[in-house]
Amino acid sequence: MYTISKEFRFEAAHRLTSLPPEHQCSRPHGHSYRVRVELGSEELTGPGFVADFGELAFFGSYLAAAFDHRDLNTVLSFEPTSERLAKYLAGWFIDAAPPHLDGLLRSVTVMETATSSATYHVVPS
Ligand SMILES: Nc1nc2c(c(=O)[nH]1)N=C([C@H](O)[C@H](O)COP(=O)(O)OP(=O)(O)OP(=O)(O)O)CN2
Ligand SMILES: [Zn+2]
Repeated sequence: MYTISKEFRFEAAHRLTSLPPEHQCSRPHGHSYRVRVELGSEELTGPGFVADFGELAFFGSYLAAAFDHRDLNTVLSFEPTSERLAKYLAGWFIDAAPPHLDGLLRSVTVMETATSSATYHVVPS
């Protein structure tokens, strides 16, 4: 199995409203979010690619348009934890990816800080 990954960034605000008020993350605050998508395949195409990194630009464009310099609590309909965001983004990627990338997504990782991340793993179909 070959895997490739590409990382994207956006800046956004959020707060975790389910947390008690004394928790620091219940207050509005911001992160320089990083999102890494991982694709995997047993076979290579073209010059020896799982997929051309450049073909993942659609995902970066979506992140920029949907989330950059926005309040995640207003643009998402769920509590914006890293875990929930990672699963949501995996679903979006699978729905929006061009046909030749179908079935290649393996995981999406959302990194809120330099040391904190959550990964949603896609079960290959
Ligand atoms: N499992 C999760 N735990 C926490 C999440 C999350 O999405 N999933 N989110 C938060 C907050 O959003 C917080 O902003 C990030 O948490 P944390 O890593 O604790 O942030 P710090 O800047 O305080 O990190 P340090 O490295 O300890 O300075 C909380 N938990
Ligand atoms: Zn946070």
